[in-house]
Parts: sequence; C-alpha cells; structure tokens
Amino acid sequence: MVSFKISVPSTSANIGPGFDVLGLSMSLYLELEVSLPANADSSSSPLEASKRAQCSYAQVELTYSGEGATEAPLDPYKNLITRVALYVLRCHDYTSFPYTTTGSENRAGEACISIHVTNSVPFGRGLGSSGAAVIAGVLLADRLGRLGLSDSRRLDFALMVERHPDNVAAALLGGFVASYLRELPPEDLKAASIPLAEVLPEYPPEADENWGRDPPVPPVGIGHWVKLAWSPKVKAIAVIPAFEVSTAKARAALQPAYALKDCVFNLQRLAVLTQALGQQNPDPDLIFQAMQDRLHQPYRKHLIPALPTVLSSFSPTSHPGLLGICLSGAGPTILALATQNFEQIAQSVCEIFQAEGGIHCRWLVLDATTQGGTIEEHL
Ligand SMILES: Nc1ncnc2c1ncn2[C@@H]1O[C@H](COP(=O)(O)OP(=O)(O)O)[C@@H](O)[C@H]1O
Ligand SMILES: N[C@@H](CCOP(=O)(O)O)C(=O)O
Repeated sequence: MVSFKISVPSTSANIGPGFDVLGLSMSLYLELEVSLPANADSSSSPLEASKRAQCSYAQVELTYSGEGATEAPLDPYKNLITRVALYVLRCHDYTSFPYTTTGSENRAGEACISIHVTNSVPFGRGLGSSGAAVIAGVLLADRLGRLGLSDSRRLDFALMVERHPDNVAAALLGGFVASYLRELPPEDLKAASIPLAEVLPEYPPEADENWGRDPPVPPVGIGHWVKLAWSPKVKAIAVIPAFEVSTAKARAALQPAYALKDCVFNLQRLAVLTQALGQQNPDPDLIFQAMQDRLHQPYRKHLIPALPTVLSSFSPTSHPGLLGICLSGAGPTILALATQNFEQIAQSVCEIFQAEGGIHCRWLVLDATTQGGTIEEHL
C-alpha cells in the first residue's frame, strides 16, 4: 500500500475590518489519510500511467470521524472534498480518480482508494470548514493526479468553488494572509463566474445536465496574496456557540452598497491592523479599535443573538490581556485575540450567550499556524 496524509488548518476570516481580505490559519485541522495499492500509484511518468486505468466512483471508500461525521456525505460525487478533487482532475483530462495498474484490472467492488477523514473543524461556525474541505480536495487531486500545481494555481481552483479568497488563501498558504482577487478581463470573468452547480456537478452523472460538459477551467492568477507578520504572543480564542450559520445565508444579509464613511472607517483600521498584529509587543488599545468593523458585523447581528452585547461588553481594560474581539468569518463563532487571561475571556463570552439566548458555547485557545495545507507521504 501507498499512503499519504493531507492536513489543512482551520481559518478565521475577516478579523474585524478585513471583510473578504484577511484570513488567519489556526491549530485545528481537517486531516485526510489516503491509501491506495502500491501498483496504483506511479511515481514515474505518473500522468500518462494514471490515465491508463481509472478508479470508478464506487471504488473510492470514504469514511469520516470527528466533526461532521454524521452529516458529511460518503458518496464521492456528493462530498465536498471529493467533488472538488474530481473537478480539478477533470480539468486535467481525468474522467475519474486515477488508478494505475501494472497489469490486472481492478476487481469490481474493490476499494482502490480509501480516504479516511478526521475532522476537527466544526461545520457552519465561521472557522473555515468549507475552505479547508476545498483546499483538501485540491491537494488530493494534485497528489493523486501528480499534477504538480503551484500554490497560485491551487488557489485558482479553490476560488472557482469558494469565491471569497480569505479562508482558502490562509488554509492553503498558512499564517496571517491578506489577499485580493484580480480584476479579470471579460472572457476570464465569464469563466470564473460560472455557477457552482456547473463547476461541481452532482450525482448521478447521467442525471446531471452539467456532467458531460467540459469543466470550467479557472483563469490563471485569480487570487493574489501577501503573508503578514503575526506576533507569537497573540493567541486566538474561538468561542463556538452550539448552532450553525451558513456562510451563504450570512453573505445574503450584507448590503449591496455602503456609505463612503463606513468604507473609510474599515480601510483605516484594516491598514493599521495588518501591521499592529505583527509587532513584538502588540498594543491592546491600538488593536482593539483597529478590530472594529462597519461592513459585515452590523448586518449579521440578527443571525447571532448575543453578538451586539459581546461586541460592546469587552475592552482591554475590562479584560486585561484582550487585544480585540470580532465575529470569526461569517459567524457564529466569536474570535478574541489575546495575550493572557484566555479562560476568563472565553468564559465571559460564554456567559453572554447563555444569558441572552440560553445558548451553550465551547471554547478553544488556538495558535496561529505558519503552515497551510500539507501533503505528507508515509514511507
Ligand atoms: N470536511 C468536510 N467534508 C465535507 N463537507 C464539508 C466539510 N467541511 C465543510 N463542509 C461543507 O461545508 C458546509 C459549511 O460551510 P460554510 O457554511 O461555508 O461554513 P464554514 O464557516 O464552516 O466554512 C458544511 O455544512 C458542509 O456541507
Ligand atoms: N469573508 C467571508 C468569510 C466567511 O468565512 P466562514 O469561515 O464563515 O466560511 C464572509 O465573511 O462571508
């Protein structure tokens, strides 16, 4: 058997004013253990060899443990990770998962690729579970198809699925990442705006009108990024309420247009924040103000009952060690950045959720990771 492990970190997007710009990778992971028969994995001239025989979908065995284990589909046509992998493979002329044999055909029903997912990133909480799944799918395809994709090309594929760059850029590259989407020429814009159903057709293929079509290949260089410094003194407290908010629903709550003063409010803070969190001795007063936001949090308050109270009840004075507090991604998780008193800060947030809606929370103290998604071969 040949086996390898794919590991992708969770992410917190926005960090206050950086809506669709900032992402931070954190020490909570989505992991895939992938194994396949040794003769199925060609390390020499892989592309041609792999194309000789391919794995039928029934021969991909998908199992799950951890977060989402009871809800994640195990059908590789339906599961987000394998659907993304299939999309990337299809863009490289594979009609299915690659499976090379040195002679004999696969026996019917035999699992040729087995993928066990161990997931610690809760679904729909604003910790980038879907971004991690998308990056895991891109890495899976890259490794199985021996595609040799650059980070930039990997990001292009991820952006065809998750169309805001903050989570996927941080999950792929690791660290505190700022990113933007290049303004595309009209022909590329058309390719990059294809509905998700056409990018990721669903099961069964014969019933999906998009399946037989050529998959939309991403334009080159959609996403651009820079890694920002992150002070090792700063930890991320994630307070995770016991309910989900889908990112799609939270994005639908946003405004189609904003007042100039609100845009300037965010831009001023964003510029300061990108530097302030990397300073050796982070300045709580500077950072606390720099983590305020007027573009997304005000419009998502109705989706997260305790949010207004949480945002107005904390300061570095009331909670020493606190640097700033905000919604993590599209919520409902609350992200508090702090240098000390982690438990006290987390408990205070939990108490507000309990008092305002009877909502139970759990909390984690996470480190910022420097590494993004990785593929580790087991020798
Ligand atoms: N590991 C995974 N495997 C399969 N599907 C996943 C995985 N992680 C996330 N998803 C899909 O993404 C959805 C959550 O995405 P989203 O609403 O964007 O929230 P989040 O803030 O967690 O990214 C889940 O309900 C599930 O459909
Ligand atoms: N910028 C996006 C980030 C969504 O992050 P998620 O972790 O909630 O998927 C947004 O705020 O919509």
